Amino acid sequence: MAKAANDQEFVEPEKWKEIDEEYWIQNRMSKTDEVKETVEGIIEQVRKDGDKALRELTKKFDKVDVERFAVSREEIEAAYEEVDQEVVDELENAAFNIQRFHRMQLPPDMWTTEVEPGITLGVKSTPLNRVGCYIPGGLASYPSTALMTVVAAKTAGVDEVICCTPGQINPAVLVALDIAGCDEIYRVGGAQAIAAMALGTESIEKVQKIVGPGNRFVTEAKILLQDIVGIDFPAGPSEAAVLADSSAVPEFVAADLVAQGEHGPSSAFVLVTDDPSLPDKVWEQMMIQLKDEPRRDIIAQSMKNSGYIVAKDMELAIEIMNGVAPEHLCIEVKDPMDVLSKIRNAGSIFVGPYTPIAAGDYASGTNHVLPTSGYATMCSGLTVSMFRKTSTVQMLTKEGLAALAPTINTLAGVEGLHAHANSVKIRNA
Ligand SMILES: NC(=O)c1ccc[n+]([C@@H]2O[C@H](COP(=O)([O-])OP(=O)(O)OC[C@H]3O[C@@H](n4cnc5c(N)ncnc54)[C@H](O)[C@@H]3O)[C@@H](O)[C@H]2O)c1
Ligand SMILES: N[C@H](CO)Cc1c[nH]c[nH+]1
Ligand SMILES: [Zn+2]
Repeated sequence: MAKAANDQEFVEPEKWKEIDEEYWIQNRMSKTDEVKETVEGIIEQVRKDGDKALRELTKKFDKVDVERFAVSREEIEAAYEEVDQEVVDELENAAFNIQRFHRMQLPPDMWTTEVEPGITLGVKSTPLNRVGCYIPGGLASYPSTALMTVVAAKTAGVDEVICCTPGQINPAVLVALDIAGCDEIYRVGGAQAIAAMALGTESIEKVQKIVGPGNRFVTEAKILLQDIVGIDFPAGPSEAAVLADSSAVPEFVAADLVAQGEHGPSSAFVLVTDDPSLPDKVWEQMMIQLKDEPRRDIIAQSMKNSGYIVAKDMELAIEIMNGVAPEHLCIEVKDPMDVLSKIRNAGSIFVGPYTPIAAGDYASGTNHVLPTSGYATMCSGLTVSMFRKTSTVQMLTKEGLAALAPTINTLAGVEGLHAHANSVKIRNA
């Protein structure tokens, strides 16, 4: 047994296991009725008692007495005093990069085109008015998530962006929210924060849409409340997957897997490879790296949800990875562009040995709020378009309407909707 950086004895976790796609999917999709029941109870409490419920639940789960949920300007100014200038500078750099990439995604406010004489069609794009961002804060604090959610929303043009985050808010989170341009900040977390933003309370005015990641309680609350509020997608416990062949560097593979494992005990990671010797090499590296990891106990817990899959060739490995549909996918193979072209399901893709997941987590400018638990089969990560909605636009001349009249008349007749047909006839087109 070796000594760890924090001087506590390092006990090697149980060796990682060979799993299959089915194991991964079952493990990631598994939900307990207990979480659902707890969250249903929290939502009802907030619906009934508003701020009073938020106070009680915050005391119960976060062990904090909150008198006023809204964070004041003075508290934000005080947070700047507590945060190193280097941190402020790097938060600004990260915000710049996120804004740069998200600006590229902005659609025009409107486009129109004459598809045939007298028939002009188009799309008008409008930002939402009021959006709520959830910034997790249980087992770690996330200034980077404050940037990811708020910069994306503000770049999209949302007028009012509010944020909820639990407990004693880390000053770096307050600074990040301020740099990002957040309009209102509330100290409340968990399912109760989601319920407050969806239903509204005395202190928190309700929003049109809630975005942002969180633990199982937060994610369940978003799912349960989506009949009354828009949500982005389920963004739960972090996941990493690496698709590697014999050219991969085991140290790098191990580092990316272990990094996402440190988010929380429900995180998970998987290596899919066509090289049967790689899992042992990666395990060896993980054990070396774990010795110096302050959060290695959490990583050891994540390890229980994790494993490796050996496929007979790269084509099968790719197919398996598409079934895994991970939040983050690293491609570490000889011909990464060929593999990239065959990937259908992944939240964010990191191509080549010098593209660690941490680059997307913090700095490159892509958004780190991503679908987990297999939702990458049907959802995208956070984009500017999620903060906007579109209206289609059409403009016809008399001649344009005349060209469409036979189609309208016939189809209205088939449906027995005479008044529809009449609205064309009356125009003498
Ligand atoms: N997918 C993504 O894009 C993404 C990005 C960043 C972080 N994450 C994930 O977000 C998660 C953050 O989780 P966290 O726990 O650190 O913070 P969190 O803010 O999501 O959850 C903390 C809150 O959970 C509630 N809670 C805790 N135990 C509870 C219980 N027994 N019953 C009811 N409510 C309870 C409390 O109200 C607490 O305020 C991690 O799993 C991390 O991997 C995901
Ligand atoms: N990897 C997380 C998304 O699953 C995002 C994050 C924030 N800080 C570090 N990482
Ligand atoms: Zn991360």
